[in-house]
Amino acid sequence: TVFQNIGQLSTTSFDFIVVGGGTAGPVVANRLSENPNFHVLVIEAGPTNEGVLNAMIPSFSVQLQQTTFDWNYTTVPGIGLNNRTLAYPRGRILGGCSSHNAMFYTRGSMDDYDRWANITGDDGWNWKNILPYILKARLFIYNEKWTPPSDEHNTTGEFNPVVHGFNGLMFTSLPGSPQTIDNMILEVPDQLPDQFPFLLDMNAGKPLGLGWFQGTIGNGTRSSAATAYLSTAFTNRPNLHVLLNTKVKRISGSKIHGIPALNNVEIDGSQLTLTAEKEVILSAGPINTPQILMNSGIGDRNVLAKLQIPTVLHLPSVGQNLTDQPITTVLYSVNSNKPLDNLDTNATLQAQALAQWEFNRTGPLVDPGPNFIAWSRLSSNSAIIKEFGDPSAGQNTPHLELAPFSAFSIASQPGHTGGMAIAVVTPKSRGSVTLNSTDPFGKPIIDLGFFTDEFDIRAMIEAIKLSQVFYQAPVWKDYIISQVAPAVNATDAELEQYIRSTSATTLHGVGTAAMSAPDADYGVVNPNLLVKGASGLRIVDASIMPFINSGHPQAPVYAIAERASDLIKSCNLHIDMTIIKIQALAAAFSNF
Ligand SMILES: Cc1cc2nc3c(=O)[nH]c(=O)nc-3n(C[C@H](O)[C@H](O)[C@H](O)COP(=O)(O)OP(=O)(O)OC[C@H]3O[C@@H](n4cnc5c(N)ncnc54)[C@H](O)[C@@H]3O)c2cc1C
Repeated sequence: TVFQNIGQLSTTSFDFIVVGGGTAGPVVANRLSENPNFHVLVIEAGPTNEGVLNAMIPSFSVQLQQTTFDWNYTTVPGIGLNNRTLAYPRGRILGGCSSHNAMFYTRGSMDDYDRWANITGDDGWNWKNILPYILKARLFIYNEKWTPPSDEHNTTGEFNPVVHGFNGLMFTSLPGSPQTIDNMILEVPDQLPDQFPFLLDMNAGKPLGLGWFQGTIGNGTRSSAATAYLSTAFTNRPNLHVLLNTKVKRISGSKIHGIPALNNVEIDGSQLTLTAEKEVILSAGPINTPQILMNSGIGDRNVLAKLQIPTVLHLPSVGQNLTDQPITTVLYSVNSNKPLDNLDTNATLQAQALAQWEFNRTGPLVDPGPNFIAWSRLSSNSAIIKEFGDPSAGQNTPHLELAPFSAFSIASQPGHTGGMAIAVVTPKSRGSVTLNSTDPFGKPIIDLGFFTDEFDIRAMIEAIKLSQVFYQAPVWKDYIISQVAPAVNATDAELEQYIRSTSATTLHGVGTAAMSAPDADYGVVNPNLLVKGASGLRIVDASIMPFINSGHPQAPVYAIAERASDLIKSCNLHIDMTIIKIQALAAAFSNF
């Protein structure tokens, strides 16, 4: 059942309460409610995703930013960004960021997951063991449903079916609309095989090279955690309840044998406290999860004391380790005579594209951006790795991401602009999320820490140089007119200034409630994602990643949520069995 406000609930007690109906939350709620004995409530601050056109049409997703579907956060001025602030959108809608993100579907490298396993001491997080949660092998438990692209073109040679799931819930696909530079891009691996070898599938664990984009898209439409895991087929389950438009203030509970048992959920603007008989699962995302933890007195006691929040649990790692990937662009004036490259400025073309999408879910609106991505690794012998060390998780892991985009037009300028978005996907810089005030919904202080580590600047300079190599391939000879930004012969010092003054965020924040080994003296959750030093509270979302994956984070978030659901189910099955055994024993003794 879907409820629009808390007044519609007929009970305040559930087995599980999932806080945040974003990306991870719906997965957990869906999987737990597969057991009809579990009564599950999901609480989401935002409204439904249903009927929100901008959340359906892939190329319209940016239009959800800075609207009521967004938490509308802003970062603090970054010292590594020439003191610039950046908008930091977060989805405030059922499906969370999965309802308004750019739909890139990239798992990262196998090393990324193996590193999680190594540092937590839990092999369940390694690539071999996490992959079944993504693509196949377990009865009813997997994420991915690979689908043909919306134009149904022949996709042979564009992906590797062996590494995809075909029966999960989340649609994924290749681009469904050709772009004007596709054929030129496909020449690059032949012309520059050393720097840009062709990569058949960037989701096979070794993402190095240039390959076709994959997105969380099916039938030309966004597939989100809401559409995949909380569709009516699931919310019709009598034991699955979704409460919309409701903000959680804090998690509370009393101490049992000195350990906080955190089973109560306090709601904004309501006297009611909701109770989870088994567990609260916090899935409010990498910004709001640490905010709710700190509101609840879980965090660094010194920081909490300054805000006069009584400490319930001293966990200094809460809100620390914020890891995100910086992005900038390299722009060219390009030679384009293709009508499609005028889509940004031509209202007639836009109306035609929308009509086509509405008619049969095809056309230029079915894809969010680039049709290809190139992933590159800095050489182990490079000066930068020698000087700063290698922050990547291993040899299969890229440091840099380069996404060439089609030409576009700008109303105020003649001609067309093209180029590349480039990102450092293994950043060394770390930031933090802290509270601004005791107002539970005051905007948190988000410090991305971008470019506070020299490695990241140097890596981004390498990314710019690599993008220039890309466009020196002979295939671009008649296409590239001139490099617009940064200046073509810029020195490294000038490139550094360009990077600091133009870089934005990929909005890939993770790590603010990181998991660590059970005996580690840092971290927020243990490898089972239970909050250290508490009972009844688990965290399942992007904040638990100890290191960012060398790709975009939603694919691992889905995998984390699938595995977490399995962990919760098996743990509570065990508890159920223990209770049953105790009851059976009690019954047996009562017969004597
Ligand atoms: C604009 C944008 C584009 C992106 N593009 C991509 C991409 O192309 N590919 C990719 O892999 N990743 C992308 N990302 C990142 C990715 O979407 C996120 O890392 C991932 O979805 C995070 O999932 P989550 O479950 O941790 O959090 P979220 O999806 O943010 O879910 C948290 C949910 O909790 C709710 N919530 C928060 N606080 C409260 C409260 N107090 N009470 C009740 N509910 C609350 C929120 O409203 C939200 O629905 C993008 C992110 C953004 C913002």
